Amino acid sequence: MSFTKYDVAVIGSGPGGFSAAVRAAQLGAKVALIEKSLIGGTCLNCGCMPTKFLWQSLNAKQKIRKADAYGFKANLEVFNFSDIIAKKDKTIANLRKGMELILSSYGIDIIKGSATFKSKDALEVLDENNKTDEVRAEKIIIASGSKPAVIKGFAFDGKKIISSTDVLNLKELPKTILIVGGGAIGVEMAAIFAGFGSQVTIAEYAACLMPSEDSEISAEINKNLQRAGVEVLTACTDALNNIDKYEKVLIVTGRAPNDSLEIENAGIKTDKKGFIKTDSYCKTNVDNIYAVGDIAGKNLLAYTAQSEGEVAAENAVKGSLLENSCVAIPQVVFSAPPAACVKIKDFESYKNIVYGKIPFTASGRAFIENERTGFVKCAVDADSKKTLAFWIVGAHADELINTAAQIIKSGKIPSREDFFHPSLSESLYNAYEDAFGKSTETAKISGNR
Ligand SMILES: Cc1cc2nc3c(=O)[nH]c(=O)nc-3n(C[C@H](O)[C@H](O)[C@H](O)COP(=O)(O)OP(=O)(O)OC[C@H]3O[C@@H](n4cnc5c(N)ncnc54)[C@H](O)[C@@H]3O)c2cc1C
Ligand SMILES: NC(=O)c1ccc[n+]([C@@H]2O[C@H](COP(=O)([O-])OP(=O)(O)OC[C@H]3O[C@@H](n4cnc5c(N)ncnc54)[C@H](O)[C@@H]3O)[C@@H](O)[C@H]2O)c1
Repeated sequence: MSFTKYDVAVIGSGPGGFSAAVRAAQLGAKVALIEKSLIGGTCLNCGCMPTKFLWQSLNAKQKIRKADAYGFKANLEVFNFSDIIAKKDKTIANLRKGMELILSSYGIDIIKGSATFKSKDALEVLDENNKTDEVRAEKIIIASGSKPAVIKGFAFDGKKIISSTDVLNLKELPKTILIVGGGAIGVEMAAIFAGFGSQVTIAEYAACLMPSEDSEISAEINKNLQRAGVEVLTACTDALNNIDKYEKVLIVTGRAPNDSLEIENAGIKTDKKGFIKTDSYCKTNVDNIYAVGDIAGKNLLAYTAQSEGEVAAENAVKGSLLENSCVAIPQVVFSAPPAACVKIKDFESYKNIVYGKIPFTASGRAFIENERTGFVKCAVDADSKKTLAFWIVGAHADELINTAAQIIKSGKIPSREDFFHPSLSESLYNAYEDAFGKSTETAKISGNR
């Protein structure tokens, strides 16, 4: 069999593989990007981007409803769910074209097909016509991502029992939907489908939704979902015992590795769940092979996958020892309104912490925007006066959290003139002031600390 030899072969074109391929090409390497499905991976095709399109569509609906507050008479409650899905598909296709353009601008060879390891530097690629090709490379970066985890006895049938991928392609709005799993995907889907008018039940194993979140954030998410008409079942271990009454059952109880790569042929080690073990340089136990993103099982987020992809490419091409170090990773769940948090990496080591909290009802800008739900909470090291964490629920929390992360990372003490007035981000400063009982934005008796 003939083969083509590359400096770097990347498996998977999600955020991890895409950024690894582009960075390796920027550094002068001859790069192959092998993809068995659509360019863009989970993030673009069935994850971050389509969910955020639907969430934005819901925001548009809610904005129309609030138009009256600004003197407009608008009644556009009539919508066709299949039109929303069609517009989502068109937007995703356009974004995909953009990614393909970038890859081709760097002269990256896109090889369509499913890759398996033959040895530590040779891959077999099987295309959709059952034709095989061989790709050899000095360095291989695995970015094969993850897939929805399956609950035994409840395999996805794409009709009634559906995955996060299936739910994004429904052509009709379900009248009733049971969502099993109250993590990031479950909460986002509950907010979206309830907002569009489905009768939603969400069932979570743990004692609260988003169990790994701060308890006040979790409670606020719960409250807002209930306000939107969602039935929330927590500490629920038997959600799947009575599914007859639901039109659709969406199972979103975590992710499993995309592990059909025959990595044993290259001697690559995994953890017990099948995620590939890597060090801080994104390298596997095999010297020329790196693994990034979901398949490495660290954060299961697009931007951390992207960061790992860039680090792996630098190390693979330059032989450098760049570490994938993060000080504070902002995280967002796109509920309605969104909720977000960012915490310094070694938060638990701080012993003398004071907390501040400010509701959005205390923000003039939130008042003008008619978005008064939620709050900003922060944690400050009482000794150094540096901020250690922010939690935000409310409109634009998804953007505010990036500013919050910069405050934490800078290590500087924030001051009033850092924040434009009137802005929602002033609430970050007001929460900080509240940690020391100095917020001038709330009444003395409000007891907001
Ligand atoms: C519903 C949902 C919403 C999400 N929302 C967000 C969000 O808002 N923000 C966020 O940061 N993260 C979000 N995520 C998580 C995010 O999508 C993933 O963390 C991210 O896509 C991981 O990137 P990756 O490059 O590791 O893998 P993926 O994006 O999964 O890409 C892997 C690619 O590898 C390909 N592949 C697999 N095996 C092979 C093989 N053998 N040969 C060739 N190709 C192969 C796959 O076809 C796929 O295209 C969401 C996920 C879901 C499911
Ligand atoms: N906005 C974002 O950044 C975003 C959005 C969606 C997904 N994601 C990423 O995708 C990953 C996967 O999301 P996910 O929601 O599938 O996983 P998750 O780990 O966030 O949540 C799964 C939830 O299901 C619960 N669960 C498990 N088994 C159950 C059962 N039998 N019955 C009821 N509940 C059960 C768990 O306790 C957990 O709370 C996330 O970890 C996140 O990193 C990110």
